[in-house]
Amino acid sequence: MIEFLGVSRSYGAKLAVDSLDLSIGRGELFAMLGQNGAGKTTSIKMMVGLLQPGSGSVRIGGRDVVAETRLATSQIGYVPDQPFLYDKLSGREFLRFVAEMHGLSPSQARGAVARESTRFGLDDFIDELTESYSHGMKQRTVFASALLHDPQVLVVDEPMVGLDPQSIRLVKDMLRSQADAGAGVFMSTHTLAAAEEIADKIGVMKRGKLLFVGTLAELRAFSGEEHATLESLYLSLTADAAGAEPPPGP
Ligand SMILES: Nc1ncnc2c1ncn2[C@@H]1O[C@H](COP(=O)(O)OP(=O)(O)OP(=O)(O)O)[C@@H](O)[C@H]1O
Repeated sequence: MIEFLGVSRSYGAKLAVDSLDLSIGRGELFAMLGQNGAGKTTSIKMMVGLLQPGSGSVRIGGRDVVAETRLATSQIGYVPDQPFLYDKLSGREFLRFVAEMHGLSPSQARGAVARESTRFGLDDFIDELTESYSHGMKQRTVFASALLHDPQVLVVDEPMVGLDPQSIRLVKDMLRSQADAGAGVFMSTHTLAAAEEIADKIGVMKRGKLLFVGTLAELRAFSGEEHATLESLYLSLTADAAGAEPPPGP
C-alpha cells in the first residue's frame, strides 16, 4: 500500500531523509520511531504530498505521489502532529466540509459524519464552535475527519500526544481496527509502549537513515536480547555519545 523507493530529501544542506526504502502492506500497522529530528515528519509529508522527494519516489496503492498526486493522496487519511481546525466552524460543519471535499454527496457526508462522531465520542460537543474545544477534543475531531472517506491508508503523526488515557485507548483501538479491516497504517510516535502494544512492524530512524525495520521479535533477534522491552532495544539502537544531533563543525 505504501512504498518508499530510494527516497531522499534535504532542507538546504541538511539531509533530513537519506535513501529510505520501506514497504507497508495492506492490513499492516507500522510504527516509525526515532529521536527528535530523525526525519519522521519529513517522510510523512512526502507520503501525503506536502513535500516532494529530492530523489526517489513514494507510491500509495501503486500511484506515484508526485506524478499522480490526486489519485495517490485521495486514498489517504492524514492526521498531522498539529491538529488544524477552523475556529469559527462547529465540529459538524468542519466534518461536513471535509467530507464534501472528498467528494461525498450531502447525504453520504451526513452519514459519514454521524458514524465518525459516534466512534470518536464527539456527539456531546459536535455542534459547538471548535475554538472552544480542548486539545484532546480537537485531536479526536481531526481523527474523525481523516476517516470520513474510508481511506485505504491512514497516516498519523504523533497520535497520542496530549490525549487523556481514554482517548489514547480509543485511538490505539481505532488504529488497530483500521489495520485489521485491511488498511495500511503508518504511525510516527515517541510512545514506545503504544508501538509495542499495537504495531505489527517497527522502524527506527536516526539522522535520516532507517536503522532497522521488522517485527519486535526480529528486533530482539537483531539486538541479541531475547526478552528486552522495546524501550531498552530502542535506546541501545539509537544511543550515541553525542545525542540526537552531531556536534557543529568548526
Ligand atoms: N522546514 C524545515 N526547514 C529546515 N530544516 C527542517 C525543516 N523541517 C525539518 N527540518 C530538519 O530536518 C530534520 C528532520 O526533521 P523532521 O521534522 O522530519 O524530524 P522528526 O523525526 O519528525 O522529529 P520530531 O520527533 O522532533 O518531530 C531535522 O534536522 C530538522 O531540523
